[in-house]
Amino acid sequence: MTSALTLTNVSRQFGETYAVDNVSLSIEPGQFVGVIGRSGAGKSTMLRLLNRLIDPTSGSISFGETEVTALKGKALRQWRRDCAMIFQQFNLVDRLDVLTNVLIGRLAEHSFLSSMAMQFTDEERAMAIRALDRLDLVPQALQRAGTLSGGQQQRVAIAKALVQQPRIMLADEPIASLDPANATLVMDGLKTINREDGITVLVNLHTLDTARAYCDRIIAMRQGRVFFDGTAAQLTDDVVRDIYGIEGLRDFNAAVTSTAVRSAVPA
Ligand SMILES: Nc1ncnc2c1ncn2[C@@H]1O[C@H](COP(=O)(O)OP(=O)(O)OP(=O)(O)O)[C@@H](O)[C@H]1O
Repeated sequence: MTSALTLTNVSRQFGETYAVDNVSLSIEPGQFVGVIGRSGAGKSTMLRLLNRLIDPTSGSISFGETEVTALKGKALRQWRRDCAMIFQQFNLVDRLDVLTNVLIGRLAEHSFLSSMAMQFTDEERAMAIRALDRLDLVPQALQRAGTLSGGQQQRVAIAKALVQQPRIMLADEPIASLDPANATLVMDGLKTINREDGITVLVNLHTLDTARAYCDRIIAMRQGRVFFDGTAAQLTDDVVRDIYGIEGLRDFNAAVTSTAVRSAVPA
């Protein structure tokens, strides 16, 4: 089933601050969407609203016929499985091996007792190995996660998200702490999954070059609002200046110089 993810007049306030301010947009299945904007623009809050880590103050989020904002209990847990989340800090258990970390992505499917015992089926192990293989990590399967490079750990996090069999993958600044070579591998991994599995990807990015190279659609946020929504080609220098402001553009250029992913996406 193909369903669009739709936000209608979604706002989220923290005290006096509108972190997300009256956002309406629709994301078609299979899109690779980059969310950009200055620090504090509301990018993380928007992603967290989508998988219901936090609730909107007002407005509605739907996925096809499902009213996401109304989900409770089992249906909410199912939504969180449909909507996998990847964080900048990887969120792995350092002392456990890579394979077990990936299998943790299956725990939501288990009863309380079998999840406590970390009992996985052969089929789940095969699924985890396949996910690692897609991210070129089979040789590291039995290595402790904490001994891997940052880029490898982020690819393990993607494999862990993949075994959840999600329909949407949300990535909150997944490459912000990686060097350019590792950032490229992580973005390539997300792009492959998007293309081959048709999983919708929404990724918050600090580097404009990366957004331009990988995303079908770029959404720029400014002070909680959608300031720009279009293709990389439509994102002109003037629009970029307006998104980041003169002061922000200076910071932004410094960040680009130190961490940009410059390679183009393979055809
Ligand atoms: N839990 C919270 N409590 C209070 N204020 C918050 C909370 N989360 C976010 N905010 C505020 O909401 C605004 C948007 O924050 P958000 O983290 O979504 O921005 P961002 O664009 O992701 O920034 P960054 O790129 O620095 O991660 C900021 O002003 C922030 O201080």
